Amino acid sequence: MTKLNVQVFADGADINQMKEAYQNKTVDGFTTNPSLMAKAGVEDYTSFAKAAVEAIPDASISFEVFGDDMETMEKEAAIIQSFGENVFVKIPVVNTKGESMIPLIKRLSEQDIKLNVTAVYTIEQVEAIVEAIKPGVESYVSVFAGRIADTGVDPMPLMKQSVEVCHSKEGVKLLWASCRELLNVIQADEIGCDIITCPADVVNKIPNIGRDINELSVDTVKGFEKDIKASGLSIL
Ligand SMILES: O=C(CO)[C@@H](O)[C@H](O)[C@H](O)[C@H](O)COP(=O)(O)O
Repeated sequence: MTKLNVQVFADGADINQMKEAYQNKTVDGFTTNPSLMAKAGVEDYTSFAKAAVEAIPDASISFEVFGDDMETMEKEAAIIQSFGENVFVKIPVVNTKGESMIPLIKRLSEQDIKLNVTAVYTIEQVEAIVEAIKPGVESYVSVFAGRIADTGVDPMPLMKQSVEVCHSKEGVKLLWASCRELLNVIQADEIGCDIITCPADVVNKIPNIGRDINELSVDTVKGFEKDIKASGLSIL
C-alpha cells in the first residue's frame, strides 16, 4: 500500500468501532462530535468519553463542548481535558449566534489545553485561530472541506492556504474534516495536510490505495455475475 504522510483519524462515536480500529491499528486517532454522538445513541456524555479514553489510552481523541457561551464552554473544557492526556477539547470557532470564540480559544490555549478548533470554513478564521494559539501547544484547526464542496465550491485552494498558515505556528496542525471519499485522503496527503478524519466507510477503503485500476473491470463483472446467480434472473 502507498505510504501516507497524512495521519488518518476515525470520525465517529460508535464505541465498538472505535475499539476495533484502535486494536487493529487502522487509524492514528479519533474525533467525535455532538451529531455523531447522537447518531451513535450515546446516552451519557461522561460515561461515553471515559469508556472511549479507557479503550484508547494513547491515541489522540477529540471531544466537543456542548455549551453555546464562553463561560459554559470553559467549564466543559476543563472537564473534557481531565478525561486524559491524549484528549483534545473541541471548541467551535463561533457559537450559534455567530459570536467569535477566539477570546476563549486564546484563554484555554494559554492554559496549555490541547484544542481542536472546529467548524472552520474561511482563511480569516484559520488566521485568527492560529494567532490565538500559544506556540508549542499541540492544537488542531478543523476545516470542513467536504461541507465546502457540498456548496459546489472547490475546497482545495483554502486547504492549501490553511496548511501554510497552520504550519507558521509551532504545534498547530491542519485537520481535514467532513471527508467525503477516499480521494480526499490522497488530496490531503498531497498538499501536506497533517490529519484527515474519515467516516468508517472511507477508513475501510484505505487498503484500496495503490490498487491496480486495470483489475477493476474483471472484478466488476464478477460482482455482476455473483448477483445474477443470487437473483435467479435470466434473459434467455
Ligand atoms: O472532529 C471533527 C473535526 O475536528 C469531526 O468530528 C467533524 O465534526 C466532522 O468531520 C464533521 O462534522 C463531519 O461532517 P459531515 O460529514 O457531517 O459533513
